[in-house]
Amino acid sequence: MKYGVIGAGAMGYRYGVMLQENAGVDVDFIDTWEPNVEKVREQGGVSVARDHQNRRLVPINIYYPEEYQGHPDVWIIFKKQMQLEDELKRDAAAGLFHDDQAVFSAMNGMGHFEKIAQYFPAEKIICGTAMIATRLDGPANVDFMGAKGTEQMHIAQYAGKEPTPVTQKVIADFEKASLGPIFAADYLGMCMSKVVFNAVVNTLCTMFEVQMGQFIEYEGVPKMAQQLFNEAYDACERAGIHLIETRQEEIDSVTTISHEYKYHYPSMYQDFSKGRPTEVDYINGYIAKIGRENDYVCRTHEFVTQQVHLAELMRKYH
Ligand SMILES: NC(=O)C1=CN([C@@H]2O[C@H](COP(=O)(O)OP(=O)(O)OC[C@H]3O[C@@H](n4cnc5c(N)ncnc54)[C@H](OP(=O)(O)O)[C@@H]3O)[C@@H](O)[C@H]2O)C=CC1
Ligand SMILES: CC(C)(CO)C(=O)C(=O)O
Repeated sequence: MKYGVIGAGAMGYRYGVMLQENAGVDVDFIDTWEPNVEKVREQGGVSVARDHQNRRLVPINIYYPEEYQGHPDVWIIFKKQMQLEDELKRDAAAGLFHDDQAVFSAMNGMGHFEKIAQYFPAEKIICGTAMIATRLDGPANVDFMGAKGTEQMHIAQYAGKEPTPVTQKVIADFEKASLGPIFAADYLGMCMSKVVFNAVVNTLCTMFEVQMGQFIEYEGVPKMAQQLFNEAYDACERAGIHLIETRQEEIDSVTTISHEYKYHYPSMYQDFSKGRPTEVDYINGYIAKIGRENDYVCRTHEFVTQQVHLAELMRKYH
């Protein structure tokens, strides 16, 4: 199958390069960030390292939406939540989307699949979550975090519980690419399991401006995580959402994943440090919203959401 990656940022490059190199499939990249597209063209590809080692140049095909004439079988979308609406509008206006195409996304937070569903039928939408860490250190410059083979992700149908024939092919390609796909029957429980993880790790690392390996040095992290997970699980249970991991599994994974990706600045920090808005409203803010809708106040998530917004505003004094 042929893939088109929309959003040649950290994760877009990660999926596209691993598919191209390990699964041997055709991949085209679409991006709107000019310094990024121009840098790829100037240096002849994207510069890729793993855990700061073995930096090399990987030749890729990259296009602005308006230039693109190709017709991939599956789009892979990795934009930030705040960018998605405008991106989809621009891509649709450029004539990129066709009735026979499927679309996959493993963005963090919640709200993206509803936006994607304005352009694709529900049965063609493939949902994902990625416990895969990638740094975008500059235009056309990425660092894949974690040793080879540590990549883990989940995949589910937006509509229905069984993988469609296209999803089965996507899973096979992702397996060959070493992205570590696991099928989940319920997309909502799958996505919320990742949202609650990000609501701890991304948010706290961002507020203290640290890498995951530095964050996990503090012995109080499991207790802080437990408090945030308990609130999030209580809100989800009231909303009838059944997460695919238990509370204890989530608490334990904060420790194991933070050690595994010790050099990683979570994607929220990558925005924060570049003076961009963060995805906190789609992560902690989304958990708090589910709580309020179900007569349950997630006090810590509401507070933490405000703290991140305060920190965003205070950047102007630093
Ligand atoms: N990075 C990670 O490890 C992980 C990220 N995710 C999720 O995947 C989604 C995509 O994230 P990610 O790949 O990290 O996003 P990136 O920020 O790396 O890339 C997304 C887009 O942001 C713009 N951009 C990025 N950096 C800059 C910059 N310095 N200046 C101007 N524009 C910039 C570009 O688009 P444009 O020109 O349109 O602005 C780019 O295509 C998010 O939902 C994230 O939460 C999920 C798992 C892991
Ligand atoms: C890699 C991981 C899992 C870290 O929380 C992530 O989702 C991110 O950086 O956004």
